[in-house]
Amino acid sequence: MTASALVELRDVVFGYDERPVLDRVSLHVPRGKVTVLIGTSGGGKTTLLRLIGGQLRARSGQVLFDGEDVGALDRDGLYRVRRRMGLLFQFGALFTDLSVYDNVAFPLREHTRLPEALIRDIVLMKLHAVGLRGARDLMPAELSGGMARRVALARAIALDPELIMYDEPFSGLDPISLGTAARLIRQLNDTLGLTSIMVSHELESTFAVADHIVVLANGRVAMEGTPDEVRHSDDPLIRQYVTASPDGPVRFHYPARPVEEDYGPAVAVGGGR
Ligand SMILES: Nc1ncnc2c1ncn2[C@@H]1O[C@H](COP(=O)(O)OP(=O)(O)OP(=O)(O)O)[C@@H](O)[C@H]1O
Repeated sequence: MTASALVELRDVVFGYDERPVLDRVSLHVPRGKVTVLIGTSGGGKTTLLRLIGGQLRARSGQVLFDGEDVGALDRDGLYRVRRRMGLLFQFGALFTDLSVYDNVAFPLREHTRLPEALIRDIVLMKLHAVGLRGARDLMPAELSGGMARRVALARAIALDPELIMYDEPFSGLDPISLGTAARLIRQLNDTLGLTSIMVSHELESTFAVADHIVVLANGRVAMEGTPDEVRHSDDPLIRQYVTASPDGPVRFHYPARPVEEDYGPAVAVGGGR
């Protein structure tokens, strides 16, 4: 294990069925840094986060979190490791019937036996970190999309995780909120001493705040490097992705049976409807 890596994948193979989604994937997530995972849609980025979180287990290979093989842990071990991770899947997902305050307090009440006075201090501190201390009494329905994401973020950091994983934190945000959210992720990473992994299609905003980029394509790691290295790569596959070109080595089609098998031979010769 690289000393500076908090998470490391070694030759990980995973598929939901016989079709492999990840095919001998090896990568590392440097401690204290912001790592961005990019790649084609359906390329296995969310799957990879779920493997790190221990919700899925690799068919072969290892997923190491701080040196421990997540896939080999029993229930107690997994619980212990998960306590050290914050997961933010597609942001949002607040409890709609709880106030902002109670949403952030929820994991503290659920997982700790801290007295309410201390919970209050922690909740206000986390809300302050995302700029929403003043919004504590609002209900989720009263928040803008960007605010709701920040509350979800405050909730994700309530238990002081070491690793925080974001799955497409920017989807649906306007460009200004998007820039703010990206900077907030960076700022929290640095001020709270976190390690962050973010899956995103927003190359521009994420490249601006990332230290480390992993490009996933066709089930493999196509490249790991700094934003500059990825941006200036000569590799046709990386170039295709970075310039968002539809033609190149990245497959557009989800694997399918031949066209004529689905529509009959008429289509194959161009005569079908
Ligand atoms: N629960 C599941 N059961 C079966 N197949 C799944 C399941 N979840 C995902 N897949 C398939 O696994 C592949 C990888 O999905 P995943 O969500 O990890 O990709 P992704 O890179 O996060 O995609 P996107 O960028 O579009 O969100 C896809 O082909 C998807 O259809």
